[in-house]
Amino acid sequence: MNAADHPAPAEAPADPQVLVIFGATGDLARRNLFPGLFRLYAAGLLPEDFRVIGSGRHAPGSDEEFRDQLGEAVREFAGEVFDERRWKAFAARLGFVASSTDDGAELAAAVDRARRDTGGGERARLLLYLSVPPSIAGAMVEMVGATGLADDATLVMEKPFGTDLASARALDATIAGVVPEERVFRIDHFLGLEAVRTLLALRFGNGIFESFWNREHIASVVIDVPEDLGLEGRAGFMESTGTFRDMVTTHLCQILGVVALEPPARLTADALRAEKLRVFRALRPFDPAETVFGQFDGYRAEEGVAEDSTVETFVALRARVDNRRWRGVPFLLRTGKAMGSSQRLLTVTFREPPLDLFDADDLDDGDLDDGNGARLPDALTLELSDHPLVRLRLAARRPGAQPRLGRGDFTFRPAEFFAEDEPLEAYTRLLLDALRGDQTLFTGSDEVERLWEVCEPVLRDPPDPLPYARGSWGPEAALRLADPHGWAVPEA
Ligand SMILES: NC(=O)C1=CN([C@@H]2O[C@H](COP(=O)(O)OP(=O)(O)OC[C@H]3O[C@@H](n4cnc5c(N)ncnc54)[C@H](OP(=O)(O)O)[C@@H]3O)[C@@H](O)[C@H]2O)C=CC1
Ligand SMILES: O=C1O[C@H](COP(=O)(O)O)[C@@H](O)[C@H](O)[C@H]1O
Repeated sequence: MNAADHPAPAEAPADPQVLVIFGATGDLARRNLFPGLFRLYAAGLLPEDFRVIGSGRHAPGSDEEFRDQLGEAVREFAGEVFDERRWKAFAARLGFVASSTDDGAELAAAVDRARRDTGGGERARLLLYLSVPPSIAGAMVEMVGATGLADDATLVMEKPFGTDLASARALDATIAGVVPEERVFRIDHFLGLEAVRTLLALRFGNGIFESFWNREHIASVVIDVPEDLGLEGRAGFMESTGTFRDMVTTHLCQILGVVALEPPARLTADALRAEKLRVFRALRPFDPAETVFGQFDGYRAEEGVAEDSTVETFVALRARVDNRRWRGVPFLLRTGKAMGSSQRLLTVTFREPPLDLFDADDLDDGDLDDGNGARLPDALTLELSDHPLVRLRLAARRPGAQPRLGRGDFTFRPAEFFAEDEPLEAYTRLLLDALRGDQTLFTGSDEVERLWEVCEPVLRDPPDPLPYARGSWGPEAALRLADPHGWAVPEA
């Protein structure tokens, strides 16, 4: 019997498993990684025998205290699956062992013990998850190499991967000397969102979408990820990383890659990653003249922020994919902290019909009117979430004597329609994929390096950040960047 409430379903990895989470006291571990592991456990998707070791330089007290702290976090973030009895059973397999970039001896001994405890010995698999600041990623990889921890381990690396092309190359070289590429999982949790699979299914599981997924029919693609949260205690991270490296070079570009890819021959890791790489090769290096940086009012007064900081907390830019499918179609990317709301929307706007038989007088009460007397174009919107909503906005004739057009929204939420199936939260899904050795939704070194090349002009010559009010949609200049159709949020 599995330690969870029900027998392990066929999908649970079978071999005993030891997981080491480096950065176990950090924000990501608390909010996503331990809750994600707990969700897998509750769903019977962890192997029967497993151990989890949290690691970092500073022990958060005794193992008991570590478990108590994590218990609070998992209760808060794992949602309805949390229950005390289950948590106690999970926590019994959990401990903390200190390590640092130059000392992993105690950890290596603890991993050996844990492998034996699972009963799997040599057969027990080992997964090392580096949830540490990017600045020490290379030194940590060297440490797990030197201690022998990496010898047969799967290595999961958090984003951002390096801080520019040179550092990403150096990190890749370090990793290649320690772990072969087929055991390296560069994580970007936006790729784990249920919405990404929804998009692949829409495009490749239906005849209709694929036939108009190109420059002939699509006028623009908007990837809009405003966040209402501010620094949340991560001032140090923001000051050293900035929003361009944190969000654009990673999450937003990866979503762009999925939207723009050519149909792969099969939905396998190799085929999908190869197609995404082809998109990134066709992606024109970003132009600083078409990039707007912003900094929210009051940022410099935040604790841990330099008084004269020029770090950007907001980015909007126009990207272009120079290939046969997309030439001339703007890809608009926007994200920022302390904005009007937290949403993640992909909006694909379609071209006008060649001959429009309806004029402005036929539009109903403004709901199809773009505010300038023109008709809002048709658009497909996808919420980039784990419970995505798909919406197709069309013009529809209103019943009655008058020839009036109204806005017709066709909406579909797979998780409601297929109510008996529960979507997996992004980190939960990606942890499971890594345990199973499935690299489909992880990024390859060549993708990451190409993206740094694309970002290089903006990194070399960053625009001055323009001020914007908290709770707004960013600097005025960024609003104009998205003309004529505008950003997805808040209008969508
Ligand atoms: N937080 C988030 O929302 C997200 C974060 N990420 C990525 O996850 C990673 C971790 O981020 P986050 O959890 O926010 O960061 P935090 O600063 O909250 O935590 C970092 C962790 O790393 C440990 N650490 C720091 N320096 C060292 C060192 N020299 N040697 C060993 N351990 C060290 C710290 O523990 P100690 O000081 O005890 O060593 C701490 O546990 C980053 O790469 C980030 O980009 C990705 C997606 C979302
Ligand atoms: O990687 C990151 O992502 C979060 C946004 O993702 P979410 O799933 O936590 O909403 C972002 O806030 C953070 O700055 C960034 O490091």
